[in-house]
Amino acid sequence: MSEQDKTRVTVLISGTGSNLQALIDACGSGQIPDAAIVRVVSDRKNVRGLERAEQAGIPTATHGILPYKQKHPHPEDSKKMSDEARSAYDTELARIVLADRPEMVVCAGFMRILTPSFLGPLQQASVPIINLHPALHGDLTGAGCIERAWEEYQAGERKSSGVMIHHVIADVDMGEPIVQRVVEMEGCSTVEDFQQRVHASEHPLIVEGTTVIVQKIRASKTGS
Ligand SMILES: Nc1nc2c(c(=O)[nH]1)N[C@@H](CN(C=O)c1ccc(C(=O)N[C@@H](CCC(=O)O)C(=O)O)cc1)CN2
Ligand SMILES: NCC(=O)N[C@@H]1O[C@H](COP(=O)([O-])[O-])[C@@H](O)[C@H]1O
Repeated sequence: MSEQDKTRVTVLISGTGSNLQALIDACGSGQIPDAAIVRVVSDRKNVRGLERAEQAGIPTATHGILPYKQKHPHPEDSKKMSDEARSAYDTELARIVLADRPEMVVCAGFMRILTPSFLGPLQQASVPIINLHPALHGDLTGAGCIERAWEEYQAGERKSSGVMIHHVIADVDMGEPIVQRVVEMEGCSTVEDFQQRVHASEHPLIVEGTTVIVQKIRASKTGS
């Protein structure tokens, strides 16, 4: 199949990109059938994930938040993004992403809350967005879930957590799950042990979840 006939995937990252690498490898090997990553977009520059994309010959873009925080300062806390800054940032992010005509977007460690200024244009273009989250649906949400799960394990309040791939909606980490897996915590001595277990589950799961959506897109295109 020629590159232009493959399902076009854009990946959003913020850091190391080990999950991005799993997607790059799976698209390259055909484990994710007939799909190609058309661009990797990071909200942070000089991150390892951008190097991984460049090494794979995948176009990249860096879309930083600083100009938006400077132009639309938060009224109380300069460290936070104002609503205006978030909206302007997301409007431009949508333009950058849609310029490549992706058929789906994968958030692979993308550490920004996406507002309707991004979600709206993507929905209008019928481009589904999925996200990798290091917790089970309806359990922990937001940033820092691995650490919070560990604290609760230490307090005897839980024996397991999990990882899920889910649809992205405005309500953070509450979108319909596509695939999820329990990660047992028994036997972990440190949060690093647990973090390694989580990461070991994430890489096959993000490939599995992306494959589900790629196959749905292809089925809708072929009417099968
Ligand atoms: N509208 C949605 N946006 C995002 C979702 C989602 O389900 N709906 N998933 C997240 C990914 N994510 C957890 O999986 C997540 C990432 C980041 C944050 C967060 O609080 N970010 C802070 C900034 C943190 C930083 O600068 O380091 C923020 O945006 O203010 C929450 C959840 C992707 N987005
Ligand atoms: N709430 C989102 C979140 O916490 N995502 C986490 O970001 C990491 C990205 O790693 P990577 O850059 O090596 O793929 C992953 O561990 C993922 O669980």
